[in-house]
Amino acid sequence: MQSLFSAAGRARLDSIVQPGVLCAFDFDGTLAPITSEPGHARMPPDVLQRLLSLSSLTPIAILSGRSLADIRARLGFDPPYVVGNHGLEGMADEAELAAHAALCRAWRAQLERWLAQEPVRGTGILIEDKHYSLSLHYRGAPDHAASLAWLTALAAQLAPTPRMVGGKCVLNLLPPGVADKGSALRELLRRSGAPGAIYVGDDVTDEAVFRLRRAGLLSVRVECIDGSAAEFCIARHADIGRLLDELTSRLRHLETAKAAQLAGPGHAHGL
Ligand SMILES: O=P(O)(O)OC[C@H]1O[C@H](O[C@H]2O[C@H](CO)[C@@H](O)[C@H](O)[C@H]2O)[C@H](O)[C@@H](O)[C@@H]1O
Repeated sequence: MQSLFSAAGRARLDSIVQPGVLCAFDFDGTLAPITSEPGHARMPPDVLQRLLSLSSLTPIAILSGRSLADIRARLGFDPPYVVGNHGLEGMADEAELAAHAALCRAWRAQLERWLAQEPVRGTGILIEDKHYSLSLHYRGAPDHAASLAWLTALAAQLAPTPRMVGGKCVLNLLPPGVADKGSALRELLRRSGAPGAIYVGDDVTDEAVFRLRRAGLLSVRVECIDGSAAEFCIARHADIGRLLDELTSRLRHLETAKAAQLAGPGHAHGL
């Protein structure tokens, strides 16, 4: 997996960045650094400033695993496209969402009963209820591997069996057969009519976008690892500011070039 800041990565950026390109981002671990408590995640002020600059030039989309209400409250601005619950919320219709909400309520009640029966094993485990999916966090548990194995075994006993997707010290439980971030990004491309897109993410659920692999989509993973389907990577979350600057400067350059072209040769010579 090559760095986005390599010669090949820059060439790919040059080819994908056109007026109207959709710039899509995951939130936790991408725009905001990972924190020990899910409720403490914040976008650093300099990242927000850069995102605002970019949003004045091209449409922005946020595709988060968080609920829509939660992610909107954390953004500090109102981009044209925000999708929550790993590609589900903001895409599915009301009737579908109501069925998912009922399912998640039942799953949560059952899981709470099981966790209450084993308080020692349940130490440090947090159920994040996102209405249409659940996240079982074990970052605070003493033995991460044992907690993941136990939670996976519990979730496998739920009916109907959830779609389970791993992540950073988290096991996400989704209603079976629902959309993922990949299908959400395809739909956003259709809705926006954008000529292409860049997507930046850092986690397992982002692989659904990375796997799309199409000429008009540049995918970038935060943290370079083996086994990811992303085309390019940036080494660490702290590099997100540099990535945003690369996008903004290319779009500004295109705008300036277009303005000069519209003004014509006479303008360039002061005539
Ligand atoms: O798709 P994202 O926007 O990246 O959301 C993925 C999950 O992010 C949150 O959990 C993760 O970040 C927390 C804060 O840094 C961290 O404490 C946790 O261990 C991570 O798994 C969020 O709480 C989940 O709902 C999202 O699905």
